[in-house]
Amino acid sequence: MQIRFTKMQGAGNDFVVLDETRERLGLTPAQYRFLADRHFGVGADQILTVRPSPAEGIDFEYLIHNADGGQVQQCGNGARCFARYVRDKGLTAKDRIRVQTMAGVIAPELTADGRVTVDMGRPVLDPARLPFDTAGLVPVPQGSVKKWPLALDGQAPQATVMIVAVSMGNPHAVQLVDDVDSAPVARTGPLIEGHPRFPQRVNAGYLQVVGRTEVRLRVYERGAGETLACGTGACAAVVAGIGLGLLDARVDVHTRGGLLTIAWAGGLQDPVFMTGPATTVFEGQIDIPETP
Ligand SMILES: N[C@H](CCC[C@H](N)C(=O)O)C(=O)O
Repeated sequence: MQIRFTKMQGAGNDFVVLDETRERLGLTPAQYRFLADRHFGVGADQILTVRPSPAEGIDFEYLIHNADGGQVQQCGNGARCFARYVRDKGLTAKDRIRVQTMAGVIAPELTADGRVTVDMGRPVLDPARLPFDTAGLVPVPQGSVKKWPLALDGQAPQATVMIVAVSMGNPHAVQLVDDVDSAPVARTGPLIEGHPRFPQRVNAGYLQVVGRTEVRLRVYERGAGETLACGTGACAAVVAGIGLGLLDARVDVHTRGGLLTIAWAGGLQDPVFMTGPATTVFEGQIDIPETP
């Protein structure tokens, strides 16, 4: 099957964008994996799909598939690219749109400086509302949040990391580190991502607090491995940092792929706002095998 796609990136988190506003492609998980494959396909961290409005007051539906082919609830860097895509393709004349995701409605807005700001909705900090099995764990309270011990099996000696569990529609386990560059992301990221306490798996964030308005972040993403940036991961990390009493309400997040700015007023009813870049890299077409 021959399909057209647009390659985009937001702070180095890269995407294949597919237009299903006129017809559905009916792709399988294996075909999403093929598109994301950096040797046999196009190459991407996630595949983003644009679909028509599902309801009154909503402009588009937004689907997200990780490189491993699994569909997930939310993608923040992808939301900025989504807004840029639909505007540039003439699918909307609006600068601010409302988009339905599996995690609810988000609102990206193209800003005058060429970046995109997204109302990412409210964070969820209550472990009882997260796909996180806390049975038998004893949390350590700090500020307005709890840090939970996560024993990483397979390590000698067995390591335990203290994480803050945050959902931005998708699950994140955020830990504080002294220096992101020396953080054991490659070794412990997969152990956290696949930890049995997270039955839906989890995105693993490594947060270095530089100051009350500046942090550095690396994320080992569920279904994609370490990416150059993770938008929902940046939101989750800042929410965790504010909850721990370490950050102010507006924070610059330095990722390996670029700068994201996250703002959260600190109340559980308050939305998280993410601002950052969204760039079209190239247009293309590719022949997808029926059974890759
Ligand atoms: N790996 C994530 C989805 C993509 C999130 C990330 N690319 C972002 O910008 O938020 C998950 O499985 O929940």
